Amino acid sequence: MATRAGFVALIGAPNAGKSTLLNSLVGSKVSIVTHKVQTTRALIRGIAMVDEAQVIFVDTPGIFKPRRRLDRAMVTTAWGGAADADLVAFLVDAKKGLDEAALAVLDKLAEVRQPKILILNKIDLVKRDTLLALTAEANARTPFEATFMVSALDGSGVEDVLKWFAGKVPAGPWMFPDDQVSDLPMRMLAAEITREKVFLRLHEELPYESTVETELWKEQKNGVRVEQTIYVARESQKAIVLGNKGETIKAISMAARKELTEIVERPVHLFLFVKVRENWSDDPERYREMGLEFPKG
Ligand SMILES: Nc1nc2c(ncn2[C@@H]2O[C@H](COP(=O)(O)OP(=O)(O)OP(=O)(O)O)[C@@H](O)[C@H]2O)c(=O)[nH]1
Repeated sequence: MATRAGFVALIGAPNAGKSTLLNSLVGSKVSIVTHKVQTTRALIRGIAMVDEAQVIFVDTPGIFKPRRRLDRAMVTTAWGGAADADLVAFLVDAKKGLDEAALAVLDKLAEVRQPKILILNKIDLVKRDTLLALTAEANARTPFEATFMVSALDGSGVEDVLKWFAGKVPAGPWMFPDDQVSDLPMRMLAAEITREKVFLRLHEELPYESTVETELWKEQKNGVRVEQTIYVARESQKAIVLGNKGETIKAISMAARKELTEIVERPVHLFLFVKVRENWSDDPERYREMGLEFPKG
């Protein structure tokens, strides 16, 4: 089978309907609960399987004042809707039209080299003439490869968008095994939660480069067993994360477990490990930087 797989960055002003559209695109089963932290690089929000194509939707990090090399890289990618993404979709609330915030994004989008599409959302609320005028106005500022009109709320037009993505993502192996796709949102979410707890406790002492990966997410009779690794850049940082007699990592673990338990509504058995991974932030391998796991073999 000729498989395809790729990343789609969804960009939109707040309230444009990003979450609603994502749910409609991927189905609620694989949509990740939004859990935004400033430390997010590119957060996978959901994966849609369309025949032989795997379409991975990512959220891009917010803009903040860049200090470190990695921060600068993040901001650079953020506006492009992640330079790493294969496709960029710009979502506009058709009812609101191109207000100041939308125009600002639109002008930045001109610099993005990946194929871009415009999605006008909430078409249930506006007239056709308005949609046509909006399409013309937006494309005059930044040419889009295609323009779609959807109602994320009632689902109309959404399938066409998904099919377009599926046809456009590059040929290549799937990034995630088919049978892991449904677990993946929880793995990612769990990693985000732990990463947040690490930063809440240690943001003064720990450089930005640490990351968290969920190695195991296993449903058991008495709850969920979760194993995660916190990666740091140096031995000295490992000591900081562990803390005196392990008290720091214990506190991180307790806080993360509590939050995760509330979300999954059953007992969570969380096991945290700390490992040193030198120079990982210089590693050009983009998937690792995004906290993605690769299927082995
Ligand atoms: N009428 C109508 N309302 C919609 C549609 N899509 C989304 N909405 C509504 O618009 C509001 C914002 O939708 P969200 O999906 O939360 O928007 P968002 O872009 O994810 O917002 P942020 O999380 O703040 O970025 C919600 O009240 C949705 O119900 C649509 O197609 N039609």
